[in-house]
Amino acid sequence: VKELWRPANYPPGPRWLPIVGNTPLIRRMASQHGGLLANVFDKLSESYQSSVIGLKLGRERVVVGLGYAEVKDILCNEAFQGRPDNFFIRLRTLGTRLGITCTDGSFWNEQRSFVTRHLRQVGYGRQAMHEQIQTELTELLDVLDTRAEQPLWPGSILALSVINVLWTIVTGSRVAREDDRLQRLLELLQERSKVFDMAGGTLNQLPWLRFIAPEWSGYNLVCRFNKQLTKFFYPTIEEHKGDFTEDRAVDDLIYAYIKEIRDREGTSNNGSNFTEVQLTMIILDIFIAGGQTTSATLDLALMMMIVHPEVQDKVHREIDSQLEPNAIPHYDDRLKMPYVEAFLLEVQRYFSIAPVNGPRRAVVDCTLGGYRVPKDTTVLMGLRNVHMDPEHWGDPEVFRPERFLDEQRQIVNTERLLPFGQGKRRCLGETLARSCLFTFFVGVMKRFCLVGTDEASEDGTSMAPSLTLKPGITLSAKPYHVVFQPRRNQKGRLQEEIKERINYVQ
Ligand code: HEM
Repeated sequence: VKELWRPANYPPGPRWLPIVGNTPLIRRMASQHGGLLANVFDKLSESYQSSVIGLKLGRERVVVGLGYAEVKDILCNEAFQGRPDNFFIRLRTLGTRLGITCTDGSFWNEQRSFVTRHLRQVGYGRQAMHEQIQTELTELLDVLDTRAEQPLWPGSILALSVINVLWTIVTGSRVAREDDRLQRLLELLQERSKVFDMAGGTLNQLPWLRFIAPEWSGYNLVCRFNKQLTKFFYPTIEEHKGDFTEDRAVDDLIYAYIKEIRDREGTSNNGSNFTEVQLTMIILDIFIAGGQTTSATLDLALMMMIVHPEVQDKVHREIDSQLEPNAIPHYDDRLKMPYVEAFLLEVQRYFSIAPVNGPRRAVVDCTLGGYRVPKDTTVLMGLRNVHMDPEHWGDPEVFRPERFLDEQRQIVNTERLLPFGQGKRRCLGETLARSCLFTFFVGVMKRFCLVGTDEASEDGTSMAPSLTLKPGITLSAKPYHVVFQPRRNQKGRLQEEIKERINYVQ
């Protein structure tokens, strides 16, 4: 009977059943609403007329904040800075609770600070990082040149460029596109997001299923997958250990971490948190959090070029008027390209690829929007609700980059745009992601005109762009086809036009 009690002043929400809680209801609602948890929360918020919803999923209490005030509170209030410690989180990190994304308290604080400090030391957020992204862009353009004039889906091509940027930050050197390690890593990560989607909900809420149905519940798949990923990074870490010298500690994140492990071995500090397993988990966190998110956003930005040709035209005009014909775009160029900046912000608002952010854990008994949130409750926040609030945005369903520009063409109105979260747990890769988005997008648009095509794929599926995204841990565009037309071929007109504009600017 105790299982059925709702804590006093717990946020409103559906009644729950013993053991399974609201899980069957939420699953049923999700399948009725495009598989999206964000849609289920919208419905519940409407039914209970509340921007805070209280649930129980399996045995876990889950509170969801959907209004701007609540989301802000969850993002920034100390009480909500924990991460849940549940079966699934441990399964994700090989039965332990390691890495950055899934840890909290002093362990998280120590490890996150170390990684942030050392990423900066190896060039993160500085000139070196932006230049490395430029190098990657040059390679990307070479690949696109060979595939020009034919329908293709840019998603996987872009993803390799993003993975290589992350690879360089972590391991100190880039790998050639032909090196099949990149492709394998990308496949592993894509596979992983499918596996976790399948298993995530059910296994976490009903962990005992792993004993009864280890294959069906996805448990075996997740275990196999974890082993493969760990095995993947093992040789790189071993290589670094083999040729480690003290002065290499500033070369890349792995050397820096090895130095810290060794320094601590030499002291009386037994039980140090700096271990090789923890290093592997940090690397995993960086690839998992950074790869899919950044390339999915880029993919959507390119898709919007064919959905809104008039926006493409404005983007081209701004690029042509601000960049020399042979220039390779640099992150700093964004300051003179407010329209492109506003466009990228609008892509992030309009699609909210992380529609439900979190999960967080209440580290003490506290309140949210006046309701009680008991200690250790899992707390989620509806970022999409903030990005789609009609009271703030007026016409949130309309794709309109101009909402972020004032009359002087300055960027404005960004305080309720939270694609990277906020507060102490805000995205650790924000600058890297922003630099990739801007540099890759502008580089590609400078060189190509993007044209839609009616052609279906071989099995007859439509390859037209769709504004309905593919559900997943983070959302992404359904594969679509686009033709990259080199701009200089456009009736021989564009180069002339560009020259004229440059003369005009000069
Ligand atoms: C467009 C791309 C990206 C988006 C939309 C995004 C979004 C987010 C969001 C919303 C969070 C906050 C989670 C919370 O509040 O609990 C987060 C955390 C995180 N992000 Fe990103 N991210 C992106 C790219 C990256 C990249 C490139 C990296 C790696 C360099 C990265 C690494 C991380 C890590 C490690 C965390 C966990 C931080 C913590 O728990 O302390 N992200 N990201």
